[in-house]
Amino acid sequence: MSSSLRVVSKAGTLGKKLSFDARDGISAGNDPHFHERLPHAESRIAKASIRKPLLFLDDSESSFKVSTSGGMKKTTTLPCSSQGQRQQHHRRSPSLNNFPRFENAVTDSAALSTRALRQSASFSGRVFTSRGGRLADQSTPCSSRKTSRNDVNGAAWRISPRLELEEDPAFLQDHNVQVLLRARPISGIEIAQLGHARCIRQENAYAISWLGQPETRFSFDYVASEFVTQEELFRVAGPPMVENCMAGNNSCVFAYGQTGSGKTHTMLGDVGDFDRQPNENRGMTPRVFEYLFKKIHEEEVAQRHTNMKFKCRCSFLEIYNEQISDLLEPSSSNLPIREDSTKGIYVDGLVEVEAQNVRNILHLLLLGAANRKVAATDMNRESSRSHSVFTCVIESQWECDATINSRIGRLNLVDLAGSERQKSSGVDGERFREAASINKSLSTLGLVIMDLVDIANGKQRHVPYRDSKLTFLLQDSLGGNSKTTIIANISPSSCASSETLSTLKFAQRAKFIQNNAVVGEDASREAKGSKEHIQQLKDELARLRRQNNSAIPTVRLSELNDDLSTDLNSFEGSFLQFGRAVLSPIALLHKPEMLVVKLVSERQVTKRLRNEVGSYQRELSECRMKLRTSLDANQRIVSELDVLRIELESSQDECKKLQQDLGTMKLEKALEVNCLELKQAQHHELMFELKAQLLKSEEKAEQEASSRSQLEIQLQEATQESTNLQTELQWTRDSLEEVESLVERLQRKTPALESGVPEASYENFMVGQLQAEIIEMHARLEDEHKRRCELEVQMANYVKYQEIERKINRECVLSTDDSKATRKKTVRHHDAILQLQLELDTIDGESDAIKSFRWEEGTHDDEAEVKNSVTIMQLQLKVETLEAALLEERQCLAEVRATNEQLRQQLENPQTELHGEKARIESFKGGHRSLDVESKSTSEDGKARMHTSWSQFCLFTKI
Ligand SMILES: Nc1ncnc2c1ncn2[C@@H]1O[C@H](COP(=O)(O)OP(=O)(O)OP(=O)(O)O)[C@@H](O)[C@H]1O
Repeated sequence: MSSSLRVVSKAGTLGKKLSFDARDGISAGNDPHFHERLPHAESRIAKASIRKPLLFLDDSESSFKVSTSGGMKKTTTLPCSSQGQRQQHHRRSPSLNNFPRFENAVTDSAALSTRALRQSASFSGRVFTSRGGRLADQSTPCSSRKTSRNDVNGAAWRISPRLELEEDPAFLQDHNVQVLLRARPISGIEIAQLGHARCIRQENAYAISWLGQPETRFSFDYVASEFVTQEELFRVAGPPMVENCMAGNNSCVFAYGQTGSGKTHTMLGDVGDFDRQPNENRGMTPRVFEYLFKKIHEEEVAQRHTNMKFKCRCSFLEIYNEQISDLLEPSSSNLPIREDSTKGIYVDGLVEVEAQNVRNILHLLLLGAANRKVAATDMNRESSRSHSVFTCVIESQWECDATINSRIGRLNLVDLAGSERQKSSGVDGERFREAASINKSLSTLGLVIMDLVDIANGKQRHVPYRDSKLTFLLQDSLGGNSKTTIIANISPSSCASSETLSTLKFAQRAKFIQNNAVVGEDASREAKGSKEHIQQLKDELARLRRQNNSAIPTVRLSELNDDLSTDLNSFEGSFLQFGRAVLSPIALLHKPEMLVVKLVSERQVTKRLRNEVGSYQRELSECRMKLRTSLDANQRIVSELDVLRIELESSQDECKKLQQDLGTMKLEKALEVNCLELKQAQHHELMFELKAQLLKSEEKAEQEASSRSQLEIQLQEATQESTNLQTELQWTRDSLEEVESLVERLQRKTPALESGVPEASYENFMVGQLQAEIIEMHARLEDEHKRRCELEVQMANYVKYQEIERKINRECVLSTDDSKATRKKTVRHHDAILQLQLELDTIDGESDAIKSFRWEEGTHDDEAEVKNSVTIMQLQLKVETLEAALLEERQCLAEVRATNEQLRQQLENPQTELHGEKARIESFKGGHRSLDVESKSTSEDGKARMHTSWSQFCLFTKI
């Protein structure tokens, strides 16, 4: 007689059905060589949960024994016949249980060992595999190496030389949330930024250290390095989820991580052309469904007698900006979430498509993925901007005892949008709003997880599921009737150090959630069936007791009956699922004595062991509780401290930046102000100097003007004098005419006397002489008069030039050096004018002399005449000299004007600069004012921070 036993490991379900009976021992249903390889499987089966109770198997040949007892945890040490070693009882930590746990073939073991070695070596950058029992350093990249079977066998034995089969019914309750960490390879962009610098170091298959300040170690159920393939990851996380759903539970796998960390790669991957050749890089979702449909087929074949049938209904939705839309029906949008006592939480109006095979599912996946919102950010060229949830409802029906039974399990595969810092992901506008919405829903997810951890620690908490659509929809998966696997994706590059730390913390917190999975089976029907079955067993026992009343003492039998009833009651749930055939009432009926004896002996052993295990379990659970409480408390404190530290660091960074910015701004502004002030001072000085010079030159010009006016007056006087002289000359002429007429008369009256009066002829001669001289003098005086007129015109021009010069001087601001030259020229000019004045004075003096000359009536003064003519000649000469001097002065003036023009041009530049600087000061002041306004409008916190940073800055700069 044979039956089947499903051996389930914690994370890698063996899924192996072991056919057995009391004679043949244990063998694998589908694997004829399983029995002979069983001892070697020690290295592969790390830990398994046997969900079927009351199985007592013996394999004397291989000394292999699996014993379980109903509802109780039990670890049994098994000998390793091939190695001749006794294996010890060993209870691993929960995280260790997930590693290594691969099955089915020695090659699996080899692959596993190779991976284990790779992982343990990955952080040191070298790859080790075993050669002839020794670890050999390999310089070639591990991913490209093919490890031979012989190479790895030795390593496999050394790494996991124990076989443990541990019955652990509490496992599913304790570990309904499994957290896996996956690091992707460093991307090209990251290499371009910071090379191969890493922010994490993998310690082993379940622990990783973050290499920041302070270095922090995190442990998870499994840590997948970048060398772990899609297939290997699936084998760890996929099968338990699928089998859990097929058994009527809900399962949820979700990928979490910063944008570009590999969530979509993990969940969907590269499906490729599935019809031709499944792609190696296809992700969790395609593989889950391949496995699901394979298992469905196997189950339907195995349960043909119960007419078992499975149905899969699929839907695919996305949550974008807190709105749900159907990825299989893109026209629908903003679908509402509803809650129903029978249906649970569901999305109203979501299309559900029945899938018959993997191809159908892939078609739906690709259709939905094409409708998903993606956009390019700095971190990822094809960043998913929404959370996507692919749901498959697996419904199974079978007939048993003329009753139709059914189970419903729900499998959720969630690809979350990337958690990101808006700053680092380079998003703006629409992208910024998306990022804010993504971050809000992810932070709500974080809060929900925190509260669930608190609840798991016995605290009262209100879980804010409804704060975001994501958490509302995943309510059952996170806190209720579900087994959940969280795959936290990270980048190992130092570029993403802070994002990686936040993902590690999130994942660490999530590890402390506990769910309460409930099989989605028709409970009333099961309860009814169980009761009937138990009643049958009780009746059977009563009948047996009656039959054997004579052989066994009544008291003993009643004890046995009671014990058996208790046992049966305690194992009723498990019986319904797996063990009916094993302890069927028919078997009891056919061999009652043997069964009773066996039961009695086994009961004693069981009781003893149960007591032992019970006490151990109590101790263990107490210890676990204490440990968990303290770990949780520690974790919370550490998390809070980390959050606070990060906040502190970021605010310190901000403060420093602000200080630096402020300092730089202040310095720049101070420098600018100093420059401006300096320039202003220079300009003021220059202006002042120029003004002083201008005032001086004005004064001098005034003095010159007054002296010129004096000169003019003197000239006028001289002109007056010359007029007088002319009058006198006229008078002299008149006198001469009179004399001439007198002489004529004398000549006419006394021709006879001519010979006797020699004085008269002399007089005549003299008169003639005088007349000629007078005519000449007259001509000279006229010339002099002309020259005076010209001189006056020149003087008027000179005055005009002076006016112009004064004007120019008023308008222009002269530079110091140039103004000195101008001053020199002005002095020269002044000197020249003075000289002119002197010369004019001299002319005046001479005019006076001329003025004082008078012809006395009837007298002829030769000497005076000579003197006059000399004076007139001298005057003429001086006038000529004056003309030359005036010409020179004109040239000087022209030069001065040119210099002034240059100076004005030179002055215009600094004035424009000055205006520019003033404008800059004004804008700078405006900037200050706007800064003030900004700082006033910031939050109180911001104000306080700004105030602190300012005071720190003040302290720092000692202002
Ligand atoms: N384990 C891996 N091995 C190789 N390449 C990977 C791995 N994980 C991710 N990648 C690559 O990194 C890039 C970004 O990955 P992916 O798009 O999956 O990130 P994401 O987390 O989904 O980002 P987002 O949240 O922005 O959508 C892709 O080109 C992907 O092929």
